Amino acid sequence: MPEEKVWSVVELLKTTTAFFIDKKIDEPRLSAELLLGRVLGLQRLQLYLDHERPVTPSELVAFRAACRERMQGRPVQYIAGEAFFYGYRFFVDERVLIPRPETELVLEHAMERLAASGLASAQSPSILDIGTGSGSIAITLALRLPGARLTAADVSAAALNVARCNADAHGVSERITFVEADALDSSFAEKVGGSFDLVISNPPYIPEAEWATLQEEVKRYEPKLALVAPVGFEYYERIVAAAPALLGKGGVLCFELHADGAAGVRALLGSGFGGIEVMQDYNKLDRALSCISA
Ligand SMILES: C[S@@+](CC[C@H](N)C(=O)[O-])C[C@H]1O[C@@H](n2cnc3c(N)ncnc32)[C@H](O)[C@@H]1O
Repeated sequence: MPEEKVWSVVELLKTTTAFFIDKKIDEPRLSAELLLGRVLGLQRLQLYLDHERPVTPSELVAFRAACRERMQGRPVQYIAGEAFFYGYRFFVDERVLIPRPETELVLEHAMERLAASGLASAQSPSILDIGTGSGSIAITLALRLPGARLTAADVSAAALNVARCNADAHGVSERITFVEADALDSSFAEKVGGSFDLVISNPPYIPEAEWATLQEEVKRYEPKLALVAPVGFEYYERIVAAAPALLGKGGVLCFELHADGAAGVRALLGSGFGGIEVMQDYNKLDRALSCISA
């Protein structure tokens, strides 16, 4: 019987990337790297440092199974069980939205506004993350702002379990309080407590009418609860209404926006807020809106 070829890491990455390109799989190179890294227990950088490493037959079997899942459309981050946000690794599965690169810009914008706010507590701020999902925003803020205390709220108990597990992995659990609470409910402010120096949220903002237009992978695998609001503005409306109870004077409110959302959110703010800023993403689309509580 002919012996099966022994693949090296670099050969397998090259061949699999070409195969994914041919099959029109999104993020072909990243998919190959994350899946092989997962199977070999190596970080992506280590794959390149150890590129001549032979892949054993049992590793090859596991890698091929992961590739088949990818071919069926399951997002690579769910197959690999990890996503990277602001350079940090987060465990993810179908209970949570996969953190997006645009959200890194929102987080950065929020940190800049907080630093510029002149709040005496800006070095050790209290922060509320509404709709925390995997915990990517809250945990990254805890890592970037070592003096910060955070509250991370989500209506999904399943998502909160993922967020807690990520907070443990990053060693920031003692500084984050996780709260199961519904941001659309009038008891929300009471449940999460206040007042905060920064309230940040990447809420569900895709109007139900747009759901059908989303990528098939997103619709099949990511939680609809994390993405869709019936009209699109419900979460902004409720969070802005609760803001007086959530934010101290001079506190910063920062939202991720739908690309068409800036004017609508601005209109909700009224006279209770000043210093409104809208920031665009890599594609020159409005992505973050921040303002200061008057
Ligand atoms: C767009 S995802 C954001 C996840 C994460 N913060 C991120 O940026 O990757 C929105 C999150 O809001 C949560 N959510 C949905 N409805 C909610 C509600 N009524 N109250 C609180 N959280 C809610 C979802 O479970 C989901 O985790």
